Amino acid sequence: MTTTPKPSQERAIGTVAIRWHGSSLELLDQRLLPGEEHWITLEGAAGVAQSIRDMVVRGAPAIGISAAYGVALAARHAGGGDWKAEIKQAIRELAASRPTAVNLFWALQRMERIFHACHSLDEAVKRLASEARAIHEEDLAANFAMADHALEFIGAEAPFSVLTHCNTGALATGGYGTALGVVRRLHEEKLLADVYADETRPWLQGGRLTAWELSRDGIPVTLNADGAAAAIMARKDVRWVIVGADRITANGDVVNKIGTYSLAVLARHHKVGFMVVAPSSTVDMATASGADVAIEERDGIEIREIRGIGLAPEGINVFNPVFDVTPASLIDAIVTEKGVVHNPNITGMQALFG
Ligand SMILES: CSC[C@H]1O[C@H](OP(=O)(O)O)[C@H](O)[C@@H]1O
Repeated sequence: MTTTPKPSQERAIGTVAIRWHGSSLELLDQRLLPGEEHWITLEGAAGVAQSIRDMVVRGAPAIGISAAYGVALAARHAGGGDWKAEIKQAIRELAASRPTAVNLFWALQRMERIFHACHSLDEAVKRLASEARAIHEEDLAANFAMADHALEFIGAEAPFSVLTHCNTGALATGGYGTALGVVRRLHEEKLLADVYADETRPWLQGGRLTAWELSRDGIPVTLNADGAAAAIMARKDVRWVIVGADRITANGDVVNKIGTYSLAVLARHHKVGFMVVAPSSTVDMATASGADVAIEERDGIEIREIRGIGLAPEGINVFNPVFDVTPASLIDAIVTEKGVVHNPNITGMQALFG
């Protein structure tokens, strides 16, 4: 599958968050955005696993791409003794970094298949680096293809507004975006009136990352509190809610950032379209439904504090799930690089993903 990047894609292409240098990997520390653009240089899988766990790099596709490079680094810096054991340990460490985004496990399985076919350390260094780059480049190409499929599906002839949640742009992918890739193409085709970006508590991926990405690219964006989404759908010309995904199960259920499920309920109530945009590396046909997916829960301090400033009584009990499950019945379209599943259900998912 080859797609020719459009002008906006040329500009947006790029290693916005992930830079591979052969014997090191640079990650933009997304925890410090928008105030500071600081790059972390890593030379081993353990550092990549920690960066994923600490959300230096986040976003399902970006997590998979970074983990793939982490395996390549393990080979590149293997001691030469029991190099196979070192690479197996690296894969285990990376697999334990975060539990929900299936892209992580999909990427590691691809790397493991290459690893098991290698008969020498030299061969492993070369082939694992090549496979990691291929995973990165394929994700970027998938971003472009998804944007094209989405625009064809939406079929708009005049500008309209969208609402999005979390960050699904170049920072979360191979360098262009899933839901934000659609936003970029709409803007390029002069079909975008405004983007309402949920700030997306508690990590504020919307306020800190999406607003940063879109304003940096000259794309209209209006930041809103998560709680304002209903009023926006009631009062503004929002035609579509467009979000990403961390895992899409065989029946079309979508696991995504906490707050996505409530957006889907609101969208259905307000007769606003609800679109999920994700590469096929996010589709998990081996898992029957969203009820079967491990939902990451993170430390309550992320709710109680922001950068050390208390927002709630110290030690207050917190429920901090990072994702929720949106049932397929509330989704109008799942857009992947392989095509669109309209009104998703198990039959539609099997037709496209087998
Ligand atoms: C294209 S990114 C997909 C997905 O990943 C984000 O989660 P996180 O920031 O916790 O890694 C968010 O759920 C996005 O929708």
